[in-house]
Amino acid sequence: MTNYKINEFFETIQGEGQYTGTASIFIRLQGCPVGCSWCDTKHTWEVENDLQIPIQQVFAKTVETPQWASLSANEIVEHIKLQGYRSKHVVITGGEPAMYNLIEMCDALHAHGFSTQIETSGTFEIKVPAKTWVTVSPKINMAGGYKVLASSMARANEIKHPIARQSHVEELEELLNTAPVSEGTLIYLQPISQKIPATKLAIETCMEKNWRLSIQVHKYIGIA
Ligand SMILES: C[S@@+](CC[C@H](N)C(=O)[O-])C[C@H]1O[C@@H](n2cnc3c(N)ncnc32)[C@H](O)[C@@H]1O
Ligand SMILES: Nc1nc2[nH]cc(C(=O)O)c2c(=O)[nH]1
Ligand code: SF4
Ligand SMILES: [Mg+2]
Repeated sequence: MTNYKINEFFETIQGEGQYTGTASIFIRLQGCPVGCSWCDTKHTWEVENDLQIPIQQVFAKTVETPQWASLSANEIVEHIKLQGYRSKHVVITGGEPAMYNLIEMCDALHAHGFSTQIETSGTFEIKVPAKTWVTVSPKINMAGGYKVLASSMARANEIKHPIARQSHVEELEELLNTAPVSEGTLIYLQPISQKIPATKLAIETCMEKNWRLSIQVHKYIGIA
């Protein structure tokens, strides 16, 4: 049985990528070694054993903390019911969720009528059922030294690449040449941290290449 270390568990509107606008339950798993300098969830990076808390305290969080609770797949489903969430779509993020085998969690959610999606950097082998929507946000030359796997690029239903500079666009193009995506995979550019030059670059590049724009809608409207 897999135990999942959960940093956050909440219901909101998916603010990124193809599912933008979809009412969703978010499960944010603890742990990520990739080390993106601009990461907006740095509190999830380290897994410290003495920071384990009961799941009720995860639901009660009002600020971001590195504390986490451990739940099995069946307990995750139970807690979704107990919370009275009404969303039918579950987004598994982190941290880096692909560090975990996600098959049990996704199977349990599917068995209870939920659709699933993962947000991943693609640096670990992706272990999810065939019907899970996979968002790969490739990270190139980050501090942790991890590389995007060709198998992650091939599995992706959408690529969502964070950019701030022209060199980030070129890095994505090079990656797409060496590690191709499957037919029909959507390509999104996401401006890093809502910066105006990054947003302008993303808009212009999407128009030029027929790619899609993903802005972090939740940050503009002030929701989680
Ligand atoms: C926090 S990450 C967690 C999941 C996984 N580790 C990953 O990187 O995909 C979720 C999404 O937020 C994006 N992201 C993180 N920090 C960001 C920032 N400052 N600006 C724009 N996107 C950001 C990531 O690229 C990824 O698409
Ligand atoms: N509303 C909302 N949408 C999101 N899409 C991806 C997120 C993430 O942190 O993975 C995220 C998030 O943190 N909040
Ligand atoms: S891979 Fe994701 S969680 Fe990890 S540092 Fe980068 S953006 Fe943050
Ligand atoms: Mg986020």
